[in-house]
Amino acid sequence: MGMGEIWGGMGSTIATAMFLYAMFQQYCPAMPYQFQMIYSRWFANLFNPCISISFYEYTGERYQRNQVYVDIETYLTSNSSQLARRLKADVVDDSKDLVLSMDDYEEITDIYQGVELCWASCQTVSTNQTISLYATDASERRYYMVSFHNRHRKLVTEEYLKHVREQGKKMKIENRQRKLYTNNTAENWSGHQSKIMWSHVAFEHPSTFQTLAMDPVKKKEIVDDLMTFSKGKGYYAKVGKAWKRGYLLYGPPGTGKSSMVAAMANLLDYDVYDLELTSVKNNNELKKLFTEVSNKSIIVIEDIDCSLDFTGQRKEEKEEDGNEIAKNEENSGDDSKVTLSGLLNFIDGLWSCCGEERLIVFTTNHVKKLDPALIRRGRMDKHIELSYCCFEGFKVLAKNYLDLDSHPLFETIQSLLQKTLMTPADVAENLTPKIVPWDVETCLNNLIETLKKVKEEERMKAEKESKPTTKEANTVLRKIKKKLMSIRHLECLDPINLRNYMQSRLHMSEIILQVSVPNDRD
Ligand SMILES: Nc1ncnc2c1ncn2[C@@H]1O[C@H](COP(=O)(O)OP(=O)(O)OP(=O)(O)O)[C@@H](O)[C@H]1O
Ligand SMILES: [Mg+2]
Repeated sequence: MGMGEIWGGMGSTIATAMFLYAMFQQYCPAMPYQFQMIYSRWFANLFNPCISISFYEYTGERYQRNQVYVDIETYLTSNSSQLARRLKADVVDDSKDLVLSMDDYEEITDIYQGVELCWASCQTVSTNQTISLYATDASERRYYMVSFHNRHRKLVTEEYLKHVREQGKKMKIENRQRKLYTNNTAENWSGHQSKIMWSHVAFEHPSTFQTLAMDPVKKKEIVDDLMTFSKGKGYYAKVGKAWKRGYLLYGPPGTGKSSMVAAMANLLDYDVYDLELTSVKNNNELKKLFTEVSNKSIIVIEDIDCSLDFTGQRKEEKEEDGNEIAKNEENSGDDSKVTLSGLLNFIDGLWSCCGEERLIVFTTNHVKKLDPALIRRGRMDKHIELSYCCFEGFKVLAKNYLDLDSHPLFETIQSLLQKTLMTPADVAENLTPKIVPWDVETCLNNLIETLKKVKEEERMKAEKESKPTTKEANTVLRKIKKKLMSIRHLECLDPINLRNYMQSRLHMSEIILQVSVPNDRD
């Protein structure tokens, strides 16, 4: 049937209906108002059985985007790039790729369970000239409108819209550009908006657990622990604990603590909040910062021992009196400082449960300096030591840097690594090619040479430390002379007895005795 015939048929149907409606009204003028309404709706439905629902970008007084609108936008973005003919491209804050979405006043048709749904991207433009404080111009209100046949009303309202939102949320997480945040000083906050409290850049650190050089058994244990945590929503709710976990990473500089934080974020697909405690003035500011941290994130405090006064001095104070820390903080009258109790409150106090699925990571080079209260289990649930490079770690680095699984020189490197302390950072640096073109032998030999040099330096250092200096030897000699003067019965001791006597009484080493005790009594 051609279009002309369809329009012709529809025209005669409309004319008949209008005629019937006019007759009906003429002969039944006294029909109650409700009946009139029902019949007029019936007539309207007969010719326009279409229902439409609108979803506005901003609703009421809210200055945040309507979440339903955002979900629909994400859902339509994936469909519209294939179906719409007019698209607009944008770099969206949260997305890692360029986002293509339907242009204004464009329409696409989505199909769900065989039902056609027509989506349109619309705008109302008000003629009122208003000045808006909100993120969007109040005179332009954007919205999406979905239209469908009345007979699918139930399917759409009960199933389809739910499906759209779920898919939109899922796509958003998949396309999300993860971020690395750092806290701003309070002077730069304005209106307590999270965007001002934390600045961010895109988080694109390449470190993963595959590229981390460490003992493979330990590595697997950490990965298992993290995966169990990320799937533990139900478990944490059941045991009545906030869904968070603390990690303490400690070890010498260059052993991979920061690299591990990045690997954790990449494994779990979390954002990273690098909290610089020295720019937080007091506990109140800290509270505000914590409450603005999003879920699925890692809060990391690097070099916690250098951050604030959480270290040895406090430890001693606490050891003398269990309540000392709280007392000191209360009495100091100085509310312009972040205190240990303030920090602990966010780690496992009442405030720790605002937000979920969060890791709190502390890194330090000096674990012994830290206050035990800060790192006890339950606060820092897992303590991970990152140490000098072992042979297994070297193999990971050889694979990363030289794409090498094995080589005859590996054996030499293995035996040298057993006797030498070298950080993964130093091993990595020695493996890095320095000239073009490069070859693996040169890189491995570089490492071997450096390892030998370090080993020799360590040997010389140890030797030097074991020998007393001239000054030390003279001091000891003076002490011995003084002691000898006071020993009355010295004459009756032969040299061997004298040596034993001095060893037991003076606790002096064999070397010193050799220096200071003559072979004969003269
Ligand atoms: N375990 C490791 N596995 C792989 N690479 C490592 C490892 N440790 C260090 N590196 C390399 O050395 C560099 C420095 O490492 P990283 O910053 O993670 O050390 P760190 O322990 O955090 O040091 P610091 O205590 O000084 O902060 C990294 O960029 C990485 O290339
Ligand atoms: Mg570091």
